Amino acid sequence: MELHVRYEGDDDPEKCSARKLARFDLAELHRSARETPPGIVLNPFADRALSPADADHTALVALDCSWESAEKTAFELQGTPRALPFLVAANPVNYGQPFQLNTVEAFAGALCILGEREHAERLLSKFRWGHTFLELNEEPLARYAACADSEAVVKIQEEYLDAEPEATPAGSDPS
Ligand SMILES: C[S@@+](CC[C@H](N)C(=O)[O-])C[C@H]1O[C@@H](n2cnc3c(N)ncnc32)[C@H](O)[C@@H]1O
Repeated sequence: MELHVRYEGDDDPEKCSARKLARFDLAELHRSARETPPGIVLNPFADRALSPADADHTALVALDCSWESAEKTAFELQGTPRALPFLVAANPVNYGQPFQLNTVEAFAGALCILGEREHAERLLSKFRWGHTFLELNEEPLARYAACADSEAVVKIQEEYLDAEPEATPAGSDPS
């Protein structure tokens, strides 16, 4: 699976996981939406959750920007938008937060759901806390990866949301 990043560059470059992936040739950064190739666009506002039914795609695309600038319109990139289901961040900035993953966590979670766990482990091995992401999310990732489609993923996600009522999928309307 190819990994592409629409790189906004408004977040702390020292902590930026996308820049680190690019340094190791594990992802390609693109400075504009036009230059970013199409693929599954990892978009927290998407109506549909990622599932193994999406595994026929050949590229994943993330938007690396600060969460402050991660508005709906910023995700208008070529391709197929998909939200990640309930997963918990392990990175030091957002540790323990559901849904607010950083770029490497979003790629790794997506790859696990799409059946490419080794690729996910390769990415996370570059981060001190990387293995913790897989440990924290081991059960949901295994269950999502065994689903047939997006509806089944969302059904499983509901179990985790019921156990953690404060957690709402990014972009969902709380009213
Ligand atoms: C907002 S950026 C923050 C990146 C951070 N600066 C870093 O160093 O990695 C994280 C990106 O990961 C993807 N992502 C994170 N959580 C997601 C979710 N719940 N659903 C879909 N994509 C998600 C999106 O592409 C999002 O824009």
